[in-house]
Amino acid sequence: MSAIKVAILGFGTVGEGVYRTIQSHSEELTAVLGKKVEVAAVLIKNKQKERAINEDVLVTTDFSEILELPQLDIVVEAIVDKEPTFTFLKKAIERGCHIITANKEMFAHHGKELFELAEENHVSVGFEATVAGGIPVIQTLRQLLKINRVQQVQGILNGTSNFILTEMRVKKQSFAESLLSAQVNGYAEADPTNDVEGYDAFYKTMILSRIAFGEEPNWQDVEREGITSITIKLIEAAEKIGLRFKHIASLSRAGGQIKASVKPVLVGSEHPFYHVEGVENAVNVFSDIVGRITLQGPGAGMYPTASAVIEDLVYVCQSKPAKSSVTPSPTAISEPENPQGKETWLVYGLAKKQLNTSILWIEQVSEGTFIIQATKKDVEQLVRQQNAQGYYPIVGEYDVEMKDEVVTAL
Ligand SMILES: NC(=O)C1=CN([C@@H]2O[C@H](COP(=O)(O)OP(=O)(O)OC[C@H]3O[C@@H](n4cnc5c(N)ncnc54)[C@H](OP(=O)(O)O)[C@@H]3O)[C@@H](O)[C@H]2O)C=CC1
Ligand SMILES: N[C@@H](CC=O)C(=O)O
Repeated sequence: MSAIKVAILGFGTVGEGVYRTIQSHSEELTAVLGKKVEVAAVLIKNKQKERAINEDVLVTTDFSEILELPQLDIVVEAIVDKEPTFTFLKKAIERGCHIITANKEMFAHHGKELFELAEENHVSVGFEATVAGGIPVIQTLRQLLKINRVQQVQGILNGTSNFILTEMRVKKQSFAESLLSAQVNGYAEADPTNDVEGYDAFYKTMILSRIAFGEEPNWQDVEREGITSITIKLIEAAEKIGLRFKHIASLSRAGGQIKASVKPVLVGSEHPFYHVEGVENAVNVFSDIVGRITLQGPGAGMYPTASAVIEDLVYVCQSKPAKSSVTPSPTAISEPENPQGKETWLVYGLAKKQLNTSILWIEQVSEGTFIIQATKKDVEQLVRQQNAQGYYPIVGEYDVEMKDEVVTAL
């Protein structure tokens, strides 16, 4: 019985997690695949680092040595950046290997080309680990898409941001301290700007869009904002009125156009993401037959991500090479438009309440912080006119009775 030979590119949080899981779950893998899975090679950058890797594994900084191995079936990529990873994976496909990647930045940019090349070379592409860590959202959407028409996808897609927001609220820790904990835990990207400025969630959203709708919005049109403007003071003001900050990615198709945004919003306790805390991610999919489904689980870290990669390993071995990158999505039903376009907002750093017929002043949360109902255009104008600090949308129902109590208490 010949073995399935795997090369792992990168031996950081994810690469090492995959290596360890292949050893720890060797029996299960053999039982499912009918063959033993063996790590033949590991690609690293720094030869000086100590690594717990068996002596019979080729450890190299030269990718061409991996390509020259006599047998190589699967290449798992867990490196950072678009290059040299894209080039490595193209070469691996041309060598006849299935590929699996955890690298969302590279995959958001080059996934389509990799799929096309994989199709030409009759191999498969696994990318479950690129979105929402250990949650099997890609496979779930692929299954759902067979008949259901997906209308909307919303998610907390960055474990680091959700972890930081939770730590700041629960432990009253500063942003910097909370980010450091995320880095120590192996959640953050090598450059955490990607996490806290919303780029990581943006890449994941574009990958999800391809799966859910078969296409992506124009990247320039996507509103992208991170969590760096959220202070402990704001978190506490929101908490007083029963709201929590969540960094939410939204995707929907309306009038044949895909709309997407990745930004911090405020949610109340009735919202499915209110209790998604720490490094957890969640993805909420609304489809025409099944209705609303929420998947929740660990969004980053060594073993959750290794779990996604290992499940992909089984998937690429068992699946017939895909005919196309993603299943073309059946036509999605358009989202009903909000007729007045009014939304609820928390605006902070305002000098005064301003009489304006188009803005509904709901309540004052604390000095300079108000809840209002207005169109996006009106709230932007208000913030500009008063040189206010900023504003966040509040999604879901806002409980008026509870608010009245809060107003009286203030
Ligand atoms: N951490 C997480 O929870 C998750 C991460 N991901 C993604 O997985 C990928 C890896 O992340 P993570 O493990 O956290 O990152 P780390 O920074 O922990 O590890 C990166 C690894 O890549 C190696 N490496 C970097 N550049 C090169 C290169 N040019 N050639 C060869 N090896 C290289 C490093 O080598 P060396 O050890 O020698 O420095 C290191 O082993 C990223 O794309 C990330 O976005 C996806 C889901 C979750
Ligand atoms: N840095 C990412 C890792 C997983 O994708 C995150 O925090 O979500």
